[in-house]
Amino acid sequence: MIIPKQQVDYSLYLVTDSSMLPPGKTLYDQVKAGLENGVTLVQIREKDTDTKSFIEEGLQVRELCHQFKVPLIINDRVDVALAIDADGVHVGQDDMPIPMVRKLLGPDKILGWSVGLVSEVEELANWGPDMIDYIGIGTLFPTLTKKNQKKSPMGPQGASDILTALETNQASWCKTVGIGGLHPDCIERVIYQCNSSNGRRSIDGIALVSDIMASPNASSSTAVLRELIRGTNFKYVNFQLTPSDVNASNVRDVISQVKNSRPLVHHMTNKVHQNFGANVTLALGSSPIMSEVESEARDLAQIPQASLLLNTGSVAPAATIKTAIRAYNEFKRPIVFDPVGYSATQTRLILNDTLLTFGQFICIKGNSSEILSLARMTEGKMKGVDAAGTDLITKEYLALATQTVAYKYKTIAVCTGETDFIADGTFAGKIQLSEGTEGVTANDVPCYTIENGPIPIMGDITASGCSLGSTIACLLGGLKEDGIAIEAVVGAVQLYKSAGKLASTRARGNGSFHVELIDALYQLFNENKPEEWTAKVNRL
Ligand SMILES: Nc1ncnc2c1ncn2[C@@H]1O[C@H](COP(=O)(O)OP(=O)(O)OP(=O)(O)O)[C@@H](O)[C@H]1O
Ligand SMILES: Cc1ncsc1CCO
Ligand SMILES: [Mg+2]
Repeated sequence: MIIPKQQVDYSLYLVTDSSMLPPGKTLYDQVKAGLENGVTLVQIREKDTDTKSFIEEGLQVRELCHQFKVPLIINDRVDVALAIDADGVHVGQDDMPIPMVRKLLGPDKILGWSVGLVSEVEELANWGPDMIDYIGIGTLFPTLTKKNQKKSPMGPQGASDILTALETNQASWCKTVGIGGLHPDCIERVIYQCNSSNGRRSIDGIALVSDIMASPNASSSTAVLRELIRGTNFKYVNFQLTPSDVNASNVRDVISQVKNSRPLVHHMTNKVHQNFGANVTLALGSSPIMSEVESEARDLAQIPQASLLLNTGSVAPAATIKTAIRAYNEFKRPIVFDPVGYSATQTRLILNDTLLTFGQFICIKGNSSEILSLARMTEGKMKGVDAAGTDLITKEYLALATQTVAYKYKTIAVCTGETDFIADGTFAGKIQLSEGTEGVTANDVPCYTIENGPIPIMGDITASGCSLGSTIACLLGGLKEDGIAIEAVVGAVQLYKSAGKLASTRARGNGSFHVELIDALYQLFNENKPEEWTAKVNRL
């Protein structure tokens, strides 16, 4: 062992694959460039190499790694690891059984295991601390490196379930790295979103293959990766995620910012909502564009005050939506996600979960049924797109569901109904390996309610929730660099509820309510006197 195994740094774990080397580069070259630029652990994973060459290569790479005091792990081949006195072995679920590997390796070598299921965590916990040293949690995202993928990618939420299982099974000794489809565009989000539900741990490192092995310039590629992992702040929007005690003067300022900047609110939304949402956006001093054209999403995302409302009510092709998510995340513009009818059908569940895995949303808004199912706090699935059967659920329970969604997706979650709930789980964008949220749990996430008494007609017009999404997207889109996200979201929900109350006193039925709601939004927005709004904000 080059260093005692308790001291291993798992933060940047390079796994080799000589089938993807760029022209003129050897496996040795790429590993060397990686080590020189911050790789902390190396695994040789050669599926198609004969034993003799594997051993020759292994000896050379071992020598190289040890110059950098970095341990060398061998994939699968316990015999090769023993023959070259490598520092450890990594095995998958279909390889040699773990107790046998440990017996062959002895107590001091590193033993790693690929894990994708909670039941596998239970198994390793039962073995106790002398068996497994670390697990590779995956597959996180789709990847070309892994052939015959049996399981679908688990995403950050699946990885969080594994981290939670390590805590609940008292296997805290076991280190973790995330693996599968990890690239510079998602590494910060993975570190940000993956943690155990008790807040005590996050992944200890990132394992990857192609960004170093296939890179024509592995030195600079590794340096980029190193910077991302060392980062302390995930800046996915170019305004602030600072916590705030929202008050009327903050909200007035948010609205002034919208008035001054006239944000472009890009709607990818359902057909029922399109015309209504466009008019709500105009009432709020913003410009709507309804577009599901894949090829223009990148252009729109680059407009300075653009925001994206992504509403999955009528289901646009996943590829189109993903292109838009990637662009808005890249250009640090806000995305409001409205997973309409989240679990009503298998199609919606899969699409919404795929998108939640794929991108980082500043706000996730849903009705009570949607939020309860996102939080996995309900039995069964939704009947349609409207909230149903949640009348008997207590406010405490809805608040916790909203906090759970906020915490799980590291977002600002909004749950609508007679009382609206808003929870801020953004943690100011903080990212760090290993430490999780430093013991902060969903329960502790700041939560606000917005109340204005019952306005039954508001829930009985179609797309009223969708247009709250438009309202949130307008206010977020208008924020300047020093603007604060939670103030825009709370302000939007308070404005919308106040306008709903005003409209309900003027409307004669649900037809005129639509019109009155747009007028009331227009009036309250232009007056900009949040201290006089009838909906009240409470911090729980
Ligand atoms: N009983 C109620 N009292 C007060 N406000 C309500 C009531 N029901 C709904 N609302 C308000 O109406 C808006 C829509 O909420 P709802 O929960 O119906 O969303 P939704 O089901 O997503 O709507 P849709 O899918 O039709 O767009 C929210 O702004 C919410 O605050
Ligand atoms: C009625 C309806 N169906 C799909 S989306 C939508 C609008 C309200 O969510
Ligand atoms: Mg509704």
